[in-house]
Amino acid sequence: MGVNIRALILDVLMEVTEGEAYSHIALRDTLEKYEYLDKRDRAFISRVTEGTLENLIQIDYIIECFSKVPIYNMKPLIRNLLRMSVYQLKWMDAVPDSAVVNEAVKIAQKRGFFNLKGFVNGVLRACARGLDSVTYPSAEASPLEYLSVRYSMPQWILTKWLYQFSFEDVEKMCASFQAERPITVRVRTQQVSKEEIIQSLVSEGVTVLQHPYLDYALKLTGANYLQALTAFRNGWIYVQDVSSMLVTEIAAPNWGDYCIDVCAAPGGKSLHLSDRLKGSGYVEARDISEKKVDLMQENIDRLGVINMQAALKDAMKYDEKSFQKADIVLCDVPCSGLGVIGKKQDIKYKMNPTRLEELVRIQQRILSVSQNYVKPGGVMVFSTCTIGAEENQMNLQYVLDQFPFRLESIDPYIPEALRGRTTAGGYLQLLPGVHDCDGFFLARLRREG
Ligand SMILES: C[S@@+](CC[C@H](N)C(=O)[O-])C[C@H]1O[C@@H](n2cnc3c(N)ncnc32)[C@H](O)[C@@H]1O
Repeated sequence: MGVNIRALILDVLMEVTEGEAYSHIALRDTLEKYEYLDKRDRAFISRVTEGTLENLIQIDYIIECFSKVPIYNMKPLIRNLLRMSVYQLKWMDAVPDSAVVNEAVKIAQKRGFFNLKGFVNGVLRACARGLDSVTYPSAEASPLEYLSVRYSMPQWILTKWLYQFSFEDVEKMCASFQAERPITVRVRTQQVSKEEIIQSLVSEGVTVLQHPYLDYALKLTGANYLQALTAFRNGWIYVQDVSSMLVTEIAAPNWGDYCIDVCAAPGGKSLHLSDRLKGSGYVEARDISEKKVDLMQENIDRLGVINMQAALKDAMKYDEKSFQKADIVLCDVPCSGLGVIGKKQDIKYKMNPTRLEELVRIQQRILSVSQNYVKPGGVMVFSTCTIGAEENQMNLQYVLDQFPFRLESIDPYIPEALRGRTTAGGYLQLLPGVHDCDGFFLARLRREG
């Protein structure tokens, strides 16, 4: 008997919304398990799962317009069944409404909810008929609700951002999370020139655009399977967001520098540093995850990098041997990841204020331990891929208050387009949609004593 692909989607949604699973992992596991499914079915599973999660808050709003039972009073399985069905009704014209409703009713019955068949049928039929007449919150009357429903963003995140940024900028950020974005790569010209790398990419059907911020950053579209490209296999390109490349720019390593990256995996910034050192100096790329350290070492070996090594080390534990040893210390600390929601939609639902507070404590611990490794006169770069004062500006202030560091202007190291109010003062909050990159925070500190 054939497998019911909608039932597979429902199982992934249950794992993600009711359990701890991350959607890209749950989805990958399902697609691997049912690898015999044809391309169309696989694409349908991915699209409905990802689309439902991306638009979850708006979908719940729509369901509540047609159901007498509030969404969180429903049985979890019924709630997710309705959600994935509403996604198909609203966002997938090619799927007939009757098929969506009938399939949902069948699944409800099959999963033991015979008595709720009528409910599922009724809510979905009412949705199919009334979708176009739903009244959504207006930006003028209720801006917070508008942003939350329009872009499916939790209100607690929006409240924080609206306190710190203008409504227009927050809307740009939310919109950018839902927009298709090209892959950004850093070109590595140790073996061949940038022109040859571009030629190779173009000859394999990839559309290549120059990124406006950095000469060695390219935007790629049309690459079906990046790992198969000659440029990728030869290590001529490294997938990395421009915001992350800017970390090495502001670290500005000098020939022969000793660098410690305390939270390095998967290794993007460390590899960039070691490339910049052109085989000189040394980059110690540490991480707490054994699996990630092994993967990082594999990357180092694959790319033939000679001045970098991966090491298993907990950045929260003081390492006496590293005391004032490094010219540059990178603290790219674990964070809430609110700047990269566009790449990982689950973040917006899995993160919460309590977890964020815990992260701030971890970040402060990592910063206070790692600052010890900076030589007098050396540089510490602090970065996160998140947006928000608690994890960024307030942590920066924490370092300045507690330790002998001063902020240094990053203007000499960043493109003119990014220079502004704070960069001369030593830090930059990048906002997706406002800037042409992920949401990211970076700061350059110099040790005084
Ligand atoms: C933001 S990511 C780093 C990304 C990396 N710098 C890059 O550019 O590819 C944060 C990393 O911190 C690591 N991490 C979390 N807690 C840590 C700890 N206590 N000590 C060291 N690494 C830790 C995580 O395993 C994760 O790989």
